[in-house]
This record gives sequence, structure tokens and C-alpha cells, in this order.
Amino acid sequence: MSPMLEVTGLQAAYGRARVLFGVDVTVEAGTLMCVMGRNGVGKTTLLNSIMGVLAPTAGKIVFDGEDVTRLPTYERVRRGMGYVPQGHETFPQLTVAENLRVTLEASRHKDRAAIDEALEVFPRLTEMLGRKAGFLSGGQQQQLAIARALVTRPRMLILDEPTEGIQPSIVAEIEAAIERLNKEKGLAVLLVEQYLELVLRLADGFVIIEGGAVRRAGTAEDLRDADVKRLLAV
Ligand SMILES: Nc1ncnc2c1ncn2[C@@H]1O[C@H](COP(=O)(O)OP(=O)(O)OP(=O)(O)O)[C@@H](O)[C@H]1O
Repeated sequence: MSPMLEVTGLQAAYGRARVLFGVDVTVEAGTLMCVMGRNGVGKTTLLNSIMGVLAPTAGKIVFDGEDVTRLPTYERVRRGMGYVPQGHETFPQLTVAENLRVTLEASRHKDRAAIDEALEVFPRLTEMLGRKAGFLSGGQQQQLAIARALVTRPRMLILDEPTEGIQPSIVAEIEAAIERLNKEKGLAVLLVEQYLELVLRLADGFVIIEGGAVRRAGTAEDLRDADVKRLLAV
């Protein structure tokens, strides 16, 4: 079986400032892989490069057997890569329902049932369909951001710190949703996450980025090693 996502030798830079020097990450179908590392090591840069938001300077990105390295972001989304960027981005002036609808209209399938499927994962949003996204709490906005990605019916979810700065009760709901999407619905997940306990519960594997490359990789169990913890310490 070929991997769902295979990233090899990925390099990225902002002008002359090089951030990634050759990152390799593989996500097998149906598994949850976590990307970790201290602040500013380039985790967001990695996800943006994988999605084509940022053009990598070298390397290859293969999604479900197809080389997508040169495809625009929307073509990657069409092929089943669902992206939830850092900072729970939504359209603040639109209602929850409108946020989901514009995503559906931009999707390839345009099947309205996808909105109900996404709401089923986050029932709390069902009570807020008429509310403007800008008036939701941070945690609810994060749920909406994930729900929007789900409306495209992705085969893989790419999530950038979905629990960052979010109240604990909603963090638990978001964790449960990610777990269900991965374990029950079989979605592959690539997750940037600093919350170690959550990673220990959900991840099949991890990579730690340092110095622009993968410094350590292993199973969730290996995250308990003292030297791994040292690589994560701020
Ligand atoms: N648009 C940009 N222009 C120039 N430099 C940038 C830009 N975005 C990020 N950087 C720099 O690239 C490096 C990696 O940033 P990135 O956001 O990818 O790290 P990160 O690991 O995701 O950090 P955090 O955990 O704080 O989100 C940092 O030194 C950052 O200052």
C-alpha cells in the first residue's frame, strides 16, 4: 500500500532566509502523524509548503501516489487534502451556515449532505448556524474551521495547532473529533501540535523538526524518552 502523503527533501525559504533544509515526512493511510518542535522551527512553513500556499525551493510532495509538488493549493484540496491553517481562519462577517456553504460551493462534489456530515462531527455548531463567525469563541471558530475543511470531503486532514489558545472544554471536543475522524472514519491526519498529552493519546507516529530537518522520528511511545522531551522544551 502506498502512503497517503510522502514528503521528501522539502526545502523552504522566505527570500534569503532558509527555514527548511530537507524535511522527510510520510503519513500512511488511516494513520495520525504529528509534527513537533520548538516555536519558530518551521512547522507552519512545512504545512504551508505541503499545501502549496508557499512554493518550496526543493523537494517533492506526493499525495496518494500523485506528485502534487507543482499544483496550486485548490487542486490539492480537490484531490482530498483538507487544510486547517493556524489561527482558526473563518469568514468573520459570514454566519456559520454561510461559511459552510461557500466552502461547499467551491468544492468539487457540491453535495449538500457534506454540510450535515461536518455538523454531525461538531454538533455545537448546529445551534449557531445563524451566528456570525466573528462572534463565536476561539474554540467554536476552530470547530468551524475544521468543519469547513470537512465539507470538502478530504481524505487527509492537515491541522496546524488546532488546540492553541483554546478553552479546555472545547479542546476535549476537538480532540474527540480528530480521534473519531482518524480512527472511525479512517482519515489520515498530519497534525502540528504542542500539547504532548493529546499527541500521546492520538498519534501513531511523530517527527521533531529542528535545524530545518527532522531530528527525531518515532512512535508515540518514544515521546516519553527524556532526550525527546529535551528537543521539545522551550
Ligand atoms: N512570511 C514570513 N516571512 C519571513 N519569515 C517568516 C515568515 N513566516 C515565518 N517566518 C520565519 O520562519 C521561521 C519558521 O516559522 P514558522 O511559523 O514556520 O515556525 P513554527 O514552527 O510554525 O512556529 P510556531 O510554533 O511559533 O507557529 C521563523 O523564524 C519565522 O520567523
